[in-house]
Amino acid sequence: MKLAIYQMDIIPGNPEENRQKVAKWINEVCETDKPDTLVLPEMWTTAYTLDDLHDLAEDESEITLTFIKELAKKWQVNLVGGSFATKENDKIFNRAVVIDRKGNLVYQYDKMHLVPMLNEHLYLEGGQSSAETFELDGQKMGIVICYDLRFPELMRGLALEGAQAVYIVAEWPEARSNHWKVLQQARAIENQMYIVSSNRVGEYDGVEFCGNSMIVNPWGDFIHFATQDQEETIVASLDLEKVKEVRENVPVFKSRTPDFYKSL
Ligand SMILES: NC(=O)CCC(=O)C(=O)O
Repeated sequence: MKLAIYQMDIIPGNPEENRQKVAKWINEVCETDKPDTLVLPEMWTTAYTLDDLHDLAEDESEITLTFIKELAKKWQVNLVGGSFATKENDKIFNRAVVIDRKGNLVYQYDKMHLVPMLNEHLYLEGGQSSAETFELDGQKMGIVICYDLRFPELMRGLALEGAQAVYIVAEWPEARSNHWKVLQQARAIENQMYIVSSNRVGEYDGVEFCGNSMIVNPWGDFIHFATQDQEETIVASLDLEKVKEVRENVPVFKSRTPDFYKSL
């Protein structure tokens, strides 16, 4: 599976301009690199303009979802469509979406863990159901959003359901960039799967974001690692056979003793 990851700088509070940026990127990358799957970052239509989300968040089937579905259909490409603020029954969710090559929504996920350091909980509603796996081109995968990376239980659940790769869409600040790197490597090693992330660059409201979008393989090697401060595209292929190989070499899943673990 050939991926293209967009490490994007997001224009605060301007969904229309961000959509145009994303359309330009998708058109260019699909024309030159012909990827199977595209990956966008967290909250890419608005950035963390939390005070304005009541006006900027979209109803469920509104412009952005329709827009990216059309682009996926046009280029016959899968789209791990990052996340954007979505309104449902007057509540706002940080919602990630996954679209297939035909433009169908195959999966959506509302961020479960809201970030106290960014006051997300004052503006957003946390998702009420765990992340599940989905299939793209017949391969099982998962997606989580930014702060979710800190919760190993969530990703272990995806691995146990058969995910071979998990996407992380993010706006991760520079102040904690070492956690961003080490936690992704840990999640890849402990679950013996690919971790693929798209983080934003740039700054908003005094917060600098750390880029470093990456692909970590199931052995924990950083096979792609983007810059910290530049918009960038990572184009790379995942060798999913590697998941099987690593799980055979170090059979962690066979050695588990879940009957003795505390369920917290
Ligand atoms: N957007 C986020 O979820 C940021 C998470 C973060 O800052 C952290 O976990 O640290």
